[in-house]
Amino acid sequence: MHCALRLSAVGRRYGIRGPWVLRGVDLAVAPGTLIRIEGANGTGKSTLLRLLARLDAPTEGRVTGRPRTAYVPERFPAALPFTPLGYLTHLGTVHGLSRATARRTAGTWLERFGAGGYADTPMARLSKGSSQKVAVAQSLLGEPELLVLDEAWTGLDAAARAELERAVAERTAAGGAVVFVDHDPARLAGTPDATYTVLDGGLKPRTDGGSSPAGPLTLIVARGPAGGALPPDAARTGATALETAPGGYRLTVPASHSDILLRALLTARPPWHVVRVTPPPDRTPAPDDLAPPPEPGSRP
Ligand SMILES: Nc1ncnc2c1ncn2[C@@H]1O[C@H](COP(=O)(O)OP(=O)(O)OP(=O)(O)O)[C@@H](O)[C@H]1O
Repeated sequence: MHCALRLSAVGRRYGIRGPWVLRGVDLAVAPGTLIRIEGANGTGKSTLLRLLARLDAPTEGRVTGRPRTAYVPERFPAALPFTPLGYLTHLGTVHGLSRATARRTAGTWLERFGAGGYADTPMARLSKGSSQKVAVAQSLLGEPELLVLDEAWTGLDAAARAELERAVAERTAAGGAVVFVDHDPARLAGTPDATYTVLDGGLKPRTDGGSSPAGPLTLIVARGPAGGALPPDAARTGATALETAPGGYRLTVPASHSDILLRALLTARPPWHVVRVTPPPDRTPAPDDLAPPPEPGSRP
């Protein structure tokens, strides 16, 4: 497997005689994967994320791979002597964007998170939640290959929380890897490719699919060219894909990711025909929903 980043026999302790926080940790982070890290308070989740973001070095073991990485820390230093727009524009130029493009991209991310109204307010005057919007916007500016989120949803309002879930889905659909910690067990429910619990200094993979069932699923019926394979971004984003006729698919996707999958279908070349979208009621699609799609030309 090609890995964006790999931890091999990694250990970390603070101070020469400090207790080991992590020891013998092996973790491969492949492109396009979403990984959730869980664990009780103080077990070493943030320590692990800082190692993944390469902001900290292991005491022993090796970290290999150098994906372009962005990180949202548990505590964002909000009182920076900038405005959000000025700060993000500056970061955009650090990522190699021209000043004009950096400013436009910064503005777009601030708008997406509902922070456009205070783009020019000094950051020291922003509320905690507003600062957090700047923190998440800064991580997404450079389209990172690895995005590391440490409780990044904390303090965001509902719209911004949903927007961050969408942004995560966009990153993984584009082939980026995302590793996150969040106290809400329903966060991105059903979508992580792997969930690990930090326990006794090690990483224990969860084999029950995570802490929540698949979450509400949207059903999408789509048709592409006969014999055509699903566009890669759509295949990556969908929870299930059933080919019911040549080029005819019934896809299920976590509701938070449905617009990503639709975009992947509609922007494919040639574009796919979306026959039907059934948002989740309060249940996931039943087996009956997975009957063959209508023949071309018949009414959906
Ligand atoms: N810079 C540091 N210096 C000394 N000890 C540290 C440092 N950072 C973390 N620790 C210690 O390492 C242990 C793990 O801390 P860490 O913040 O990684 O855990 P966590 O699982 O993220 O905790 P929480 O859920 O409370 O955020 C704790 O005992 C903590 O006190």
